[in-house]
Amino acid sequence: MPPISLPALSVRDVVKQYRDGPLALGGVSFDVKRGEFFGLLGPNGAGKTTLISIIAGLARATSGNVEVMGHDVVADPGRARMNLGVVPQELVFDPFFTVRETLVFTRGYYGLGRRDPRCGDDWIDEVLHNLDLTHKADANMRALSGGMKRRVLVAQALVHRPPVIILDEPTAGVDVELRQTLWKFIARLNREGCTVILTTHYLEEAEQYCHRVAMLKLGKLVALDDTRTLLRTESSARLLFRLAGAAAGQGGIPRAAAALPPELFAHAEVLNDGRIAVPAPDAATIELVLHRLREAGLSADDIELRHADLEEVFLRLTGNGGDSSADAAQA
Ligand SMILES: Nc1ncnc2c1ncn2[C@@H]1O[C@H](COP(=O)(O)OP(=O)(O)OP(=O)(O)O)[C@@H](O)[C@H]1O
Repeated sequence: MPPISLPALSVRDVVKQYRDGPLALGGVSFDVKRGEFFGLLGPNGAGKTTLISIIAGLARATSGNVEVMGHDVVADPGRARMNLGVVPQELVFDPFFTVRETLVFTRGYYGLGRRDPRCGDDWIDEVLHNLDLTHKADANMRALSGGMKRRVLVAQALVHRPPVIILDEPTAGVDVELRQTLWKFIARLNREGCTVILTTHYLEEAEQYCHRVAMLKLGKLVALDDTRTLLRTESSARLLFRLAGAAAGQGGIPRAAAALPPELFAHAEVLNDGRIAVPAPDAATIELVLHRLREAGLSADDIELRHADLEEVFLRLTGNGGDSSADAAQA
């Protein structure tokens, strides 16, 4: 029999009811495959941090199970923790240690010595180098800038060389240089087999890096799919075109409106560049639009089929137009 490949992370029917608080997770289930780059997205209050805390063993689920590399986070917390590195949102550190001391101390927390092949001094040096921290190795934590402290937080999560990494909004408020350094390193670790789970309010980062994306809303999964599939959800595609010749400009728009099926034009939009965008859920609709325009004596230029970006899909699925995550995504 072929060996059964357990998922890197298994979340099964997880419910979290805070005492005197909301139902933060209302029965969430999904698996993250080994080696995946997985996005966990959702507007503020969706339950992402609650779920990460449960995965990290920092909070208890009211019911349900979580396993990291096959180890139950409640029944076998030591092994589960050993297989997991979490980069938290908040900067917490001991101001009296240097950067290197901080990392050595964290390594000790996992019961690992200097010569452990997974995370000896060589690995600490490699992590420092890849996060551009080598020149700060002997600096005191309290003397570091916010961006440098964030790098140390990432280094701490990697110090025991875990096969699964969770990054909880790692780039919130950090500069472009750190983002690039961080993504280069994380992408490399992922190429080398590390499973990466990312929450971010920068949806273009999720779009660029995540193989699959789960979207949470009010403690429920509202989407779980390949990023490409989500982006190519047929109903989200739009046909963009410009009216050519005499019909170009505002005067042509009523003529296009008269030519096109009313249910399509009801969802049409005139873009800043003057092009008209209409929903294009399938090839037949595209043909119909072009055919009707021709019939009305109109010709179309600058034709483009545009699929939604992750931000549009996110807003459609989470229905959270005023949410700050969407604001951040637009920034
Ligand atoms: N310790 C707590 N006690 C009571 N309620 C809590 C606690 N922590 C979170 N909540 C509530 O649980 C819900 C989910 O919150 P959570 O922080 O997990 O969401 P989130 O998706 O991480 O949001 P954000 O993007 O703002 O970080 C929210 O309604 C929140 O107010």
